[in-house]
Amino acid sequence: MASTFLSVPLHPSSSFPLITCRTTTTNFASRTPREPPPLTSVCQNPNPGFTAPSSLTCSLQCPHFQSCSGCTHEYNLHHPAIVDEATDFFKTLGVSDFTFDSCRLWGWRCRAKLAVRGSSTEPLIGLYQEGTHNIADIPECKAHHPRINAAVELLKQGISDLCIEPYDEDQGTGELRYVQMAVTTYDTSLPVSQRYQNGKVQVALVWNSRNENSPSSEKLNALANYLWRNGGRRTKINLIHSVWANFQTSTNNIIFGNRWRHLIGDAEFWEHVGGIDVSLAPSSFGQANTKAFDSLLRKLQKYVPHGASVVDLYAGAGVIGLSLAAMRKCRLVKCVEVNRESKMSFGKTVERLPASLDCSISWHQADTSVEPLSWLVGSEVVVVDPPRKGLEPSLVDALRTMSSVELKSKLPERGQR
Ligand SMILES: C[S@@+](CC[C@H](N)C(=O)[O-])C[C@H]1O[C@@H](n2cnc3c(N)ncnc32)[C@H](O)[C@@H]1O
Repeated sequence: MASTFLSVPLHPSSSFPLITCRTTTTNFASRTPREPPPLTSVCQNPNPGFTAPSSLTCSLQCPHFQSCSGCTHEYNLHHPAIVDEATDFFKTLGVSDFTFDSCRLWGWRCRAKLAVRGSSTEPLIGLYQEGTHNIADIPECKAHHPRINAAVELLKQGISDLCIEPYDEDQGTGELRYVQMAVTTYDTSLPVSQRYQNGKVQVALVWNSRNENSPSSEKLNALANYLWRNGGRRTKINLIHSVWANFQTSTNNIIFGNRWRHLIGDAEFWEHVGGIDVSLAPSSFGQANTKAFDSLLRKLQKYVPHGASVVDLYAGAGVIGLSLAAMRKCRLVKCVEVNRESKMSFGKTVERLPASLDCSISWHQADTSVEPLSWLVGSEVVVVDPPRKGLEPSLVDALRTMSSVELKSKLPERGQR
């Protein structure tokens, strides 16, 4: 996961600070699925007498590290070298309280998009090897929430039992192209201490057909039913939250097509981060590291003055903006996002905000790089959380034009936060 937030109290004719936080590290028997191993985290001992972990105790110890492109750090997960670089960088901008919270070092990834290749008898589910189109099968991924690995194992079993053909990129043939697994850790029927480890997985199957009326749809439904029968609500493992289908026939690298169908299980998927309940449809962007995102949001909230007027650019389903709206009692929150699929989740999240909240909240489907100044005008705080490619030059220019000076004088003092 890479998250870049910029929280800028704006002031005409001044230069703005960039606050960047990046958090990475990165046999089902068909009818008796195996419980995933317990989550451990030897580097996160909160006891006061705790001695600093060595780089070896904080090593990834993942059998897939060499072949899989997912993680870039093997050692010193609790303190990657880039943290010092980032700390120094922010000092040069006058930001002296940059902190790094690694949160979980293993089992942190609650959302994964994985390619499905190989054959029905030997399916491979994982990520591309660096610079190739070969798939690294990663059944023991240490970054994944263990329930994702368990769901992948069940899916493989289903592929084999039902003779589902994984996608063949060269030929454009096969049925199952990708799978997105998203874990919700918010189950209020469980004590708080048990919720994370017992997360449930929303499975989105990317199917190689135009829609649900294609001849292969019977197999798609059979696979969804298989996952539900062997991992759904009524099973002991209670692993699968729901199953969705996405239909994609394009030969480009875009994972999802435009057509989505809910197949089985709960249609609504809720998580609790930044102090609010958030709804996330599989078609909307969701942060991969739920715990780190929560911690980041709580930190971000302290930088935003009460009653502020906020614009959240690259907003997805508006989680950052809405969390600020609720926790900082903002006067106005505008969320700007290009993917129209995110709007529905935004709407559901808004419905669960406190009724007493006196905030003008809106969501706009727009490309932030087109006339970006129009979004910035009237906002005291700008939040940006762009995709990995970063901010478009037109937005950078607009931010420079609008820029603020006195970050320090605008930000509340530590004790006041
Ligand atoms: C890293 S995600 C952040 C989403 C959201 N802030 C969150 O935390 O859930 C980046 C988002 O930017 C959106 N996006 C990408 N390019 C965009 C653009 N030019 N204008 C507006 N949104 C864009 C993507 O669809 C995606 O939802």
